[in-house]
Amino acid sequence: MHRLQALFGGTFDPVHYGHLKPVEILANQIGLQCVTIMPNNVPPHRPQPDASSTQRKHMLELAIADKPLFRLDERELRRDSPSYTAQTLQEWRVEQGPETPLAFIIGQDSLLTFPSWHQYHTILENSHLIVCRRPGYPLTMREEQHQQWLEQHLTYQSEDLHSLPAGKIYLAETPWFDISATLIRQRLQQGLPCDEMLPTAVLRYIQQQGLYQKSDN
Ligand SMILES: Nc1ncnc2c1ncn2[C@@H]1O[C@H](COP(=O)(O)OP(=O)(O)OP(=O)(O)O)[C@@H](O)[C@H]1O
Ligand SMILES: O=C(O)c1ccc[n+]([C@@H]2O[C@H](COP(=O)([O-])O)[C@@H](O)[C@H]2O)c1
Repeated sequence: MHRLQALFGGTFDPVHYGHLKPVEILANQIGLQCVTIMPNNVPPHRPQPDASSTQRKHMLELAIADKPLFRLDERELRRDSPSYTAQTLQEWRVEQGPETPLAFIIGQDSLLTFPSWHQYHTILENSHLIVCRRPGYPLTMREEQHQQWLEQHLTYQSEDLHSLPAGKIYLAETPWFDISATLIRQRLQQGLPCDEMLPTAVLRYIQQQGLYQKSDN
């Protein structure tokens, strides 16, 4: 039997505990031995991040240095075109072969926008979606047709993620972490502490690099 491979994509500007903790808990809950973190280079759906790709990658390296669960994948950083998940998962599927179970991990907010993603249908042809809870976002889709699409693919059995190669959406029962990169950037600009929100090594790097600096006004 092929082992379930999980990919966790993001902008990570910067990486924080709202990324790391739900995924660590998820890994325990459903039996993931490794999670591949994949920073994007050109986010398809939002302005270019404040930190450079190199800085975001370095912050991830610092964040996972003492966490053997995670490894880093730089494939999207090597592409200068928009980092479309559909394209990335197509490549990943070719590499892993047709039978290996693959999953893409997202937060609840990403599920809500998912039907607007580039070629979103093909994403489920190549992988499962695992959705971590996030406070402040509903677990139902805004449009009826998208809700129907969600229900067609939902599974409540985590074993499906291991036994099928792709096509299921699993709403994981991970705890809420009320942290966002936007909040961290805002708090740092205002000179407010963020120690509880992200690893110390990442915070130190942010300060060394002068990222997300306090504004003078
Ligand atoms: N607190 C959180 N709980 C659960 N999932 C999260 C949380 N923060 C981010 N995620 C998920 O992690 C992935 C990467 O998120 P991203 O790098 O955009 O972080 P973010 O905090 O949402 O950033 P920003 O505030 O800049 O939009 C997305 O799928 C997102 O839904
Ligand atoms: O492919 C798309 O159209 C697409 C649209 C929105 C988000 N994504 C990917 O979803 C992941 C989470 O996005 P974000 O903005 O919350 O960091 C990240 O890997 C993005 O590149 C992908």
